[in-house]
Amino acid sequence: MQKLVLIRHGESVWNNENRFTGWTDVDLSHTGHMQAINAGKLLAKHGYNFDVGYTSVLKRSIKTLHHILEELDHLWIPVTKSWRLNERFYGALQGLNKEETIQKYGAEQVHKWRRDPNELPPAIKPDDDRYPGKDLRYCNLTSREIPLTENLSETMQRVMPFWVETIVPAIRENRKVIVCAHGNSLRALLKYIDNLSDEEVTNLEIPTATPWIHELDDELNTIRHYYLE
Ligand SMILES: O=C(O)[C@@H](CO)OP(=O)(O)O
Repeated sequence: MQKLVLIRHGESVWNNENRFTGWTDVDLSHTGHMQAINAGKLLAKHGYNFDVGYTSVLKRSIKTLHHILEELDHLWIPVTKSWRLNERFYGALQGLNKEETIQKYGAEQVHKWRRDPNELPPAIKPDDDRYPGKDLRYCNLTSREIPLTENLSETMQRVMPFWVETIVPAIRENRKVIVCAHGNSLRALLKYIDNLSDEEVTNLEIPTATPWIHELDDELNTIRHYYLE
């Protein structure tokens, strides 16, 4: 039996301001930093340690993982950062306040944009300042890989290769793995590895900075999962 630890980043400044974030590289709020430190302390208390860590290329996740590894005195382990673990790209919604968007478009439409795995938020155009192609960290992506908007199914398509080609081989080599990512990239990952239905994934809400333990059998099927307390 292997234990895989998944964790969403701590509260970000835009989580706190209730704004759509996506690939915007927003920092952790003060609360977010404290949540991440506490998550590290909790993992330490339960005797967890890791051989390898994976995170996105967004600072709220990178810093959350850093805090956790610092609390475990494990800053030395290899950490791989990949755009494939980024939050879902929220298109033209990025930066907007969620409550104001509800007032403008209605609660039903906004709920669909947020949680229907097949609903696409409005897209940006490549000349938009939010276009990731203008950001150095994505310079090795093909134009097809750079999103203008994304639904959860598309997020799953880009998270999946990272799971299959990078994380699974590490688990098969018996390495102890922690993945620190985002609400929707983790939902996408879980949809794939636990074969969740659209309805199940729609109802799955992942709290910030709460270690989520997945016990896996030899075939990497989930035997059980639970949040660490
Ligand atoms: O804004 C975002 O990028 C995400 C996560 O904070 O929000 P939502 O819960 O709407 O998917």
